Amino acid sequence: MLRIQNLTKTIPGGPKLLKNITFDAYEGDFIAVKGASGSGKSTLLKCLALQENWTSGKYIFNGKNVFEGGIRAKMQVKKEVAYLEEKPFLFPDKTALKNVIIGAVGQTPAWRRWTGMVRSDDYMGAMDMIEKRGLLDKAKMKARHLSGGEQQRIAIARALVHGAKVIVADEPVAGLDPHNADIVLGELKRLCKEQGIIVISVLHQGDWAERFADRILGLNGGELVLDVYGRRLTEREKNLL
Ligand SMILES: Nc1ncnc2c1ncn2[C@@H]1O[C@H](COP(=O)(O)OP(=O)(O)OP(=O)(O)O)[C@@H](O)[C@H]1O
Repeated sequence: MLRIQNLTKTIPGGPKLLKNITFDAYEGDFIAVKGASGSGKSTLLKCLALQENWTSGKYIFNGKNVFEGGIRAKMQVKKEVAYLEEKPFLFPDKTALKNVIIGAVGQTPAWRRWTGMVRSDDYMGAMDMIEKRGLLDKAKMKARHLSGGEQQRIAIARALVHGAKVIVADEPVAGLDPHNADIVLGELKRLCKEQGIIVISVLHQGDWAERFADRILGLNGGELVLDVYGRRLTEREKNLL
């Protein structure tokens, strides 16, 4: 469970990118974030994954106050909150399997990523996760030959192998055709329902948010202006974004 209280981010001598953002997320939640370009969506996700510094606010993660828990509490967030980009960074000349095993920045030590050293239980865990994504036949393929949707699903497998309990995803289906977008979002939804993973995803385009998320957060000018559960946005609400 995570609890965000009054998250504010200001660029020194510059603009306020996020203003007093407050919300909770619980196991199994699929939360979509909507808002116009520049409203602060990516900044919010990066703050949740501690890839951006907070100016002020309180972050409770699994009952612990992250900013009062020292380096261990921050490491816990970095390990358990995986950041999924629109175009996931995979090593293009390594196989899908190797990419899953060696992990992503933040979740895995740098030496592990660069040497790609593998233990047999790592291998089994990664193959298992790839199989669950229906990509067993792609495991030995170089990442650069995978389609956009397959790369995204390999990035999801990688996050889970390295201990993700929360996935924050920045427009994860923006570059995909509708069929592949359905597959990726369906998979994220299943992870929420079957494994209690929390997904917080920017889904501003189209009706993805309404179709897949349980809840929609709306940002405007760095402020949380909407928090809507289990229904489509009204026209009035859409106009707030
Ligand atoms: N380091 C920074 N210094 C100054 N301004 C910044 C910085 N990072 C982001 N911004 C500004 O903060 C605002 C919010 O940026 P952010 O990327 O979070 O928006 P967004 O809602 O994700 O936009 P988009 O949908 O276009 O990706 C933008 O106006 C951006 O230019």
